[in-house]
Amino acid sequence: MDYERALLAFFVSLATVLIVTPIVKKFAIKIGAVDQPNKRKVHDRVMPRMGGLAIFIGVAAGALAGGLFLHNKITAISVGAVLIVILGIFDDKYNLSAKFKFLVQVLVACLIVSTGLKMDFFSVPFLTDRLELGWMAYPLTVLWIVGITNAINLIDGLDGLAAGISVIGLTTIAVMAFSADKILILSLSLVVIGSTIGFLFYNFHPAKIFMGDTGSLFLGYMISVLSLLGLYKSVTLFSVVVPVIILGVPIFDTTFAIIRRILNKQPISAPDKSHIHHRLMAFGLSHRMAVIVIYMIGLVFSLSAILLTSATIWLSLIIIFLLVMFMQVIAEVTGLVNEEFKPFTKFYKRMVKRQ
Ligand SMILES: CC(=O)N[C@H]1[C@@H](OP(=O)(O)OP(=O)(O)OC/C=C(/C)CC/C=C(/C)CC/C=C(/C)CC/C=C(/C)CC/C=C(/C)CC/C=C(/C)CC/C=C(/C)CC/C=C(/C)CC/C=C(\C)CC/C=C(\C)CCC=C(C)C)O[C@H](CO)[C@@H](O)[C@@H]1O
Ligand SMILES: O=c1ccn([C@@H]2O[C@H](COP(=O)(O)O)[C@@H](O)[C@H]2O)c(=O)[nH]1
Ligand SMILES: [Mg+2]
Ligand SMILES: [Mn+2]
Repeated sequence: MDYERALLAFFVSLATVLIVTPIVKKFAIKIGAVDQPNKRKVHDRVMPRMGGLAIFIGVAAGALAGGLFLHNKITAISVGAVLIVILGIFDDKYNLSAKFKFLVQVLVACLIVSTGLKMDFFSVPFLTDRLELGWMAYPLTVLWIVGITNAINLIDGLDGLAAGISVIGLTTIAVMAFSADKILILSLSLVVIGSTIGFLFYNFHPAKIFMGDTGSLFLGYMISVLSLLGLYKSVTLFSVVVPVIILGVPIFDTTFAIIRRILNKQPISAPDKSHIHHRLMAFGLSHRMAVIVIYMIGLVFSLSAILLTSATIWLSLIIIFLLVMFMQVIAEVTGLVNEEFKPFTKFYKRMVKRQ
């Protein structure tokens, strides 16, 4: 495998999606995999979903062109991907329960972990370069795969949002793989990036098709697995934090969704219209502007993650502190949890009053 072949794989997946998406769209309409508008939804007319099937076909075509199936690591990843895509297709057609989706995701994650693909150690600044996880590696890796798979699904709420955020995160992984000369991770990332960019041609506002849970679960799963293949093992300083920062926007939104539901006494799996994208629109941004603002936040996170890989410990701590403050301010300004949950604003006002 070489760089030319990786580039070829990228273009094959891009071209495949461009060709296949209109066919998938007709198929989705034919089998009734459509999204009806309602009070919680952002769209106002019946939309085909299941666009993720086109993304998956593009990835499969690119992987074939890149000779990626020759790698034994890819076999288990492919089986997991097929299961996740089938789960998504059924959800887009029949709206499965959150419990059932969660169970299948955990089983797929267990399958991946059982093949040996897991995080083995963390580096903890000031303490040790290598904290062996032992048996804890298994539940932590399952948590990571299921968490990221869902986090990308939760952010899939505006045209082009989940696809764009995934492209930004995957490009960061690709840049890191390129600098570490990890050609398998680079090729696989490029294939998923190519397919997702191709899909964006149909999904950017005003969308002609949604990726549905077929797409968001598949992309979340692929990103979680790609980060396991490389990031946890190659980044020495803050090995845990770098992948978390790359996926900062979806992790942030999922974390705040969980806090919001707990504080509002709702089940954690209860869908709502209060995610970061919904709140930015309620704040007055247009559909397209809300997406672009979240892309920008995603870029800030990605650039920070790249900076972290070569920064000193103190600079890294400052970057992480600033990112957390930045997200907390966004959460409070947009009322992401609720109107009362504004500790930072309250503290600031108290300080100003004192002076
Ligand atoms: C239900 C819902 O919301 N629906 C949406 C959706 O609708 P849709 O129709 O598509 O979906 P359905 O409703 O049909 O289906 C829903 C299906 C479900 C199964 C429901 C699932 C519900 C959830 C809320 C998912 C919860 C799943 C989890 C497993 C929890 C995971 C939690 C996460 C936050 C994500 C994973 C991230 C991790 C950090 C995991 C970490 C694990 C590790 C192994 C890493 C290493 C371990 C450590 C000890 C690390 C320590 C170091 C760190 C720095 C990490 C610490 C960080 C954190 C813990 C996070 C803290 C982060 C911040 C404070 C943020 C800022 C900071 C930075 C990132 C720097 O979509 C619709 C459309 O949108 C919508 O309407 C509907 O509501
Ligand atoms: O490209 C998109 C994707 C989603 N939406 C809105 O979000 C919901 C949730 O989508 P699911 O497919 O159920 O995960 C969808 O009903 C749309 O209202 C969007 O507008 N554009
Ligand atoms: Mg979804
Ligand atoms: Mn759903």
